[in-house]
Amino acid sequence: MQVSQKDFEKAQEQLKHLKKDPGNETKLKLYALFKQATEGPCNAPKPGMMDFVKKAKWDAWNSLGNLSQDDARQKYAELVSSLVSAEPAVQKEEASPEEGRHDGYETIIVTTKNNITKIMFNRPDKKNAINHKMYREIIRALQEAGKDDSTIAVITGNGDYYSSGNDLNNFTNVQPSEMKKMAEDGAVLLKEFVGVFIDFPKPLIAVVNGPAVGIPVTVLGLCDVIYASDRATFHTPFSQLGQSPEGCSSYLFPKIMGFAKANEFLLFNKKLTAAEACAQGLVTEVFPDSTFQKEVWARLEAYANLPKNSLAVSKQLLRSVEKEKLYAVNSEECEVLKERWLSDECINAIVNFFQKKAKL
Ligand SMILES: CCCCCC/C=C/C(=O)SCCNC(=O)CCNC(=O)[C@H](O)C(C)(C)COP(=O)(O)OP(=O)(O)OC[C@H]1O[C@@H](n2cnc3c(N)ncnc32)[C@H](O)[C@@H]1OP(=O)(O)O
Repeated sequence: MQVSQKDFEKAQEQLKHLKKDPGNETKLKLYALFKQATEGPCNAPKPGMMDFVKKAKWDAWNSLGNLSQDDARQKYAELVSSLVSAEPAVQKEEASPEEGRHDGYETIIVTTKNNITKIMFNRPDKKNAINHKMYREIIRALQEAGKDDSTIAVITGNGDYYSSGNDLNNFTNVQPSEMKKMAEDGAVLLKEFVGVFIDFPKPLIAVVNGPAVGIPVTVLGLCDVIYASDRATFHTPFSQLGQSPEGCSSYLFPKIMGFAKANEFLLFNKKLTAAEACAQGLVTEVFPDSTFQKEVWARLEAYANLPKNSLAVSKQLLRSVEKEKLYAVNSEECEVLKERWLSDECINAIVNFFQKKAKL
């Protein structure tokens, strides 16, 4: 059944009013079908490898080969109509702002209640991947939590993931001439981010509600208590990303887990279950997911009623011996990563991630 130009234009209009983001893969499919329908087979020059977004779009269009414009128009209209029918029938009521919620954050939700400041990663559609804005918001939230009248601070994730770590888009849309600056700026931001964990003056509790990847795992060594749901997993895929450890994990994880286990984790990308992470000392306790939030928050509220200053000075005693060492390790890890981010090993790994995403 041929799709008229009018129906094709109607589909384009409907697309503009979609409420739910269809995701990168679908957007690439729509882009490719639109180009094929309006311009025919891909006739653009192939972008450079470094220009990940343009390359992914070119690949998507080029992969349609000689699909006719009429067929492309029809597939486009069918895809849009499937997205429209998948839209939520009624837009969910905006959740009423949580009691004690702090304004001025977009990628995290910060609340202070019952002497607890909770920092919740809030990019669930992206598995709480940490983009530059989120690094800066977490830094600010921790700096403020360190000075507010809470007794303890908690970090957790919204949705099914704790966090999938560094947002790999942080490396995209970078012109070749800007790569060195990207790496330098990234190292400065990372050093500040890890530094705020090193310096945090109150008990910092990680409530690991789901899978955790990369930097949210490595900074667990700088947290004081780590409670995990039994559906959480812990993964530091640094070598497969052509990168290297951060978060002071290159120093703390061998101390926590022993070299043999830390090497398997940090060098060879071994993913740990919550039970394994607990057995290796990275996690304090694991709870059944069905009762995780209830059990953990009951404990945290009890902890938050303890004498605030006693907790702060005791944490200081526990951490001060290593502080200078941690600053030095953080600096060294950031220096090494600056070089890693410019390496072919890392660039190829990031390109592969996005090319896998772009496969039609
Ligand atoms: C200032 C710089 C500081 C750098 C510090 C150094 C830090 C290092 C690290 O943290 S290394 C670890 C980096 N993280 C990853 O490599 C994980 C990448 N993501 C994945 O492998 C997968 O997404 C997954 C296994 C986490 C989840 O897979 P799945 O369940 O199949 O979900 P999707 O892949 O469909 O994810 C949904 C949606 O989210 C996007 N997304 C998820 N994680 C990331 C990420 N880390 N970076 C960018 N985007 C991510 C994914 O692309 C999907 O988006 P879409 O719906 O397609 O638009």
